[in-house]
Amino acid sequence: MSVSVVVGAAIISDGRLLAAQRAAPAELAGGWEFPGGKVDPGESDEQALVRECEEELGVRVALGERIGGDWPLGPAGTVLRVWTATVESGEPRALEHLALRWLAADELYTVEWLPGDLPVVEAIVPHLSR
Ligand SMILES: Nc1nc2c([nH]c(=O)n2[C@H]2C[C@H](O)[C@@H](COP(=O)(O)OP(=O)(O)OP(=O)(O)O)O2)c(=O)[nH]1
Repeated sequence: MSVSVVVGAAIISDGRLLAAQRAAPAELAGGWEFPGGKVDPGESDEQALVRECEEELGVRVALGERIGGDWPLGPAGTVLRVWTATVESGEPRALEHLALRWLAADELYTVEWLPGDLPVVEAIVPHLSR
C-alpha cells in the first residue's frame, strides 16, 4: 500500500505560529491544524504545500526547514510532513477554515490541536525564537 502524504506549513511571523481551525469534516471540525493538505499525483510535497497555502489562506509562502521526518497520522499509512514557512505576499485569511490564530510560544497549547499534530507543535518551539 502506498503511503498517503499530507503536508503542513508551520507559518511563523514575529515568533508566532499560525494555527488554523478546521471547518470540515464533522469529526475534525473545530480542531486546529497546520494549513496544508494532501499531495496530488505529479506534485512534489513542496509544490503541494505552496498551492494549499494559496488556496486556504490566500498567501504566497516561502518554505524553510523541514520539521522532523514523517509524522504518523491516525489512518494506517498516512503521514504528515511539515515545513517552516514565512509569508512572502498577502495577509492570511481563513478562506477554508473557521478561524486563524497567531500563537506565541506560551500560547501554543491554548488551542485544541488535531492529535497527530501535538508532537510536531512541540518540535516547532525552538524555531519560534530563531
Ligand atoms: N492540512 C492538515 N491536515 C491534517 C493535519 N493534521 C492532521 O491530522 N491532518 C489530517 C486531516 C485530514 O484527514 C488530512 C488532510 O486532509 P485535507 O482535507 O486537509 O486535504 P485536502 O485539503 O487535500 O482536501 P481533500 O483533497 O480531502 O478535499 O490530514 C494538519 O496539521 N494539516
